[in-house]
Amino acid sequence: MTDQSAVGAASRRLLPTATTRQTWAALRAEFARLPGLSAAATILLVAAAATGLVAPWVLGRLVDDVIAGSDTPRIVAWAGVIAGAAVLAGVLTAIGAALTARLGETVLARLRERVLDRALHLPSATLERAGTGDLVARAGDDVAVVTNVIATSGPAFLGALLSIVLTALGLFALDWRLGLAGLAAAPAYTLALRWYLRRSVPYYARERVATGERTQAMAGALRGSATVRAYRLEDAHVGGIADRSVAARDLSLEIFNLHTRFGLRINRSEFVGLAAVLLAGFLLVRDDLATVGAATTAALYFHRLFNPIGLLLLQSDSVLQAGASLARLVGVTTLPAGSAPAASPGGSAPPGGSAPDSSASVDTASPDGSGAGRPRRSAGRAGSGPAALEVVVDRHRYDDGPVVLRDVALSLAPGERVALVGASGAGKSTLAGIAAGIIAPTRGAVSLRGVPLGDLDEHRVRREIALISQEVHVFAGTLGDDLRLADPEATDAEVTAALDLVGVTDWLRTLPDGLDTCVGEGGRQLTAAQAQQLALARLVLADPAVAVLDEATAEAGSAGARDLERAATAATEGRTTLIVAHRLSQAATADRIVVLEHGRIVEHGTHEQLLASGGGYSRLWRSWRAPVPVLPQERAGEEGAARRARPDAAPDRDVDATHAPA
Ligand SMILES: Nc1ncnc2c1ncn2[C@@H]1O[C@H](COP(=O)(O)OP(=O)(O)OP(=O)(O)O)[C@@H](O)[C@H]1O
Repeated sequence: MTDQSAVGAASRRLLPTATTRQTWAALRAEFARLPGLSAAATILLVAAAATGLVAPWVLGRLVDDVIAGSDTPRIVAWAGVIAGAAVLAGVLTAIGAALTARLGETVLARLRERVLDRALHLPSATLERAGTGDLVARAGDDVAVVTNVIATSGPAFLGALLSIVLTALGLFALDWRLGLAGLAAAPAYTLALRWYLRRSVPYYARERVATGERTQAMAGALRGSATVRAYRLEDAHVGGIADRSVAARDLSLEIFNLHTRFGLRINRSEFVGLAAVLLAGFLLVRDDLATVGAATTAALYFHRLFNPIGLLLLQSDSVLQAGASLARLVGVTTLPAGSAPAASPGGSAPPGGSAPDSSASVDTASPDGSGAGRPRRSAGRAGSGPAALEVVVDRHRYDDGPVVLRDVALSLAPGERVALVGASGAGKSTLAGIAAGIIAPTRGAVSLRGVPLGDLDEHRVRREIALISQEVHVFAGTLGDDLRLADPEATDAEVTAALDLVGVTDWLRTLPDGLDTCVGEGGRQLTAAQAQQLALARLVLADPAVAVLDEATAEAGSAGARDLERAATAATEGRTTLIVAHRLSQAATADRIVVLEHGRIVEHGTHEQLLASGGGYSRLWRSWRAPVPVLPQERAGEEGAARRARPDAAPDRDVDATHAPA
């Protein structure tokens, strides 16, 4: 048996965040895919920043010329150069900013596509473990943060950075002593930035909490408006919202105040730098080491730094936040592409070994049923031949938690229907997930017709084994499209036949546009039971050899549950089926029942065998069949009386039988 701890460890990790190096590498790779646009944007931004240096330099020359008594045409010519350079710098900056924004948006769009692509191909277990919330936050919030920076301040930020670098170079090129004087401002700027970042980060965190609380209070009051009115709680709720609004507003004011104080510190740094440049200029001019024009250019160069440095500092926190969000996005793309959990046969707990349910050969004859009307698979019934599905779990635990499955060996014959029964937390869903290949057992193996799932590619596994869980998603679109997710080639007749098989025909007739009716978000809302029926119809269309149904009939009242049970039976007819039976009526009709207790198989056999053995299952069955206590409101209803009188009344009970004490 293959030790799957490596796979398990990978699947237990939360979605990773990329390192700085990985983030830069990913960005470089994306920019490299757009060489023309990247080069054009870079050249234009550098040209714009360089053109911006022309005016101060010309002004310095102009000062020297005026002192030297140059003629008017020369001075007018210099003025013309200044005007021309200003216009050119403006044009280059505008085009450069537009190209940079386009470049940034394109890179981000591609990154987002890669994130989604990787997310959709992640091993299901990784997603299950990390939770979709983390992924949605990355594809939503993190993308929004990065987009905001790219769209609003990204080009200006880059332009400012280039301006600072080129201006500093220009200052040193003019006179290295003037350049050094300008550097005198660096410690003051650094201190100002440290002061700001130490305060701004917690402030922003508090602001997010405060605005979140305000939104929560408002949404809560609106959602519960009927209750609020019924108990005359309007004033209390309005007061609560007002308090939270005041808290959020106060924090926003404090942040504004923080910005103002930061601005003062930036001004102080500017003063230090400019004073140092002017003083150095004065000394150099006095000692004839530089011209007045050069000192003027140096002062103007330094003054030119005010805006870009201020912008860089004030945007630093949002750029840092964007960097963190970017690392989270890149983190998803670094995950390995999806694969089915590795598994291999043999090893320490071979099927047929000493594990409790190693003998899958409690092969009872399947219930009769022609399967007539079922549009597709007509696989053989339970019987001899290689096991369709073999699940061996030495042990399984989530993260470092307790062992939740131990020494489980389960073998399903082709076409056999096996029901999993057990108290809440016994490990049914975990075993179902492992059997379906979406959870890699910590130590164990799953094989499909003797072939380890790890040796099959993910698509093959998904085609052969289908899992229906309680949480069924109905995608926005037409009903037909939603069903064709399982089989894009399916004709209308096949889709209708699948719906017919799971008993949706009556409901379908009531829909104004039939299969073209829009369902899901923005369309017709379906009940949980209807969504389950659609999932079962999709199962029919997908036509897998093995079906794993986890709580697929749990989402309905008594009558709905029986309909779903019938639908599930029809949809899985002829398929090898593992079903987590929430209602014992479902277990009773299975070919074989496996009872789990504290992660171990404690009983298995047919319904009759288990009843005859007098074990936990029979106790569970008896308590489930026990007469329903008469409720006052039921006493009045004829239907309730009739149900109690009928011998088969019990299976109608809307009782989560498997959650009853065993
Ligand atoms: N993703 C998870 N992370 C950590 N522990 C988990 C996770 N899923 C299940 N467990 C734990 O594993 C044990 C078995 O849970 P499982 O859901 O498989 O039982 P179950 O028999 O299906 O229960 P129920 O009928 O209530 O769904 C429980 O103790 C549960 O808390």
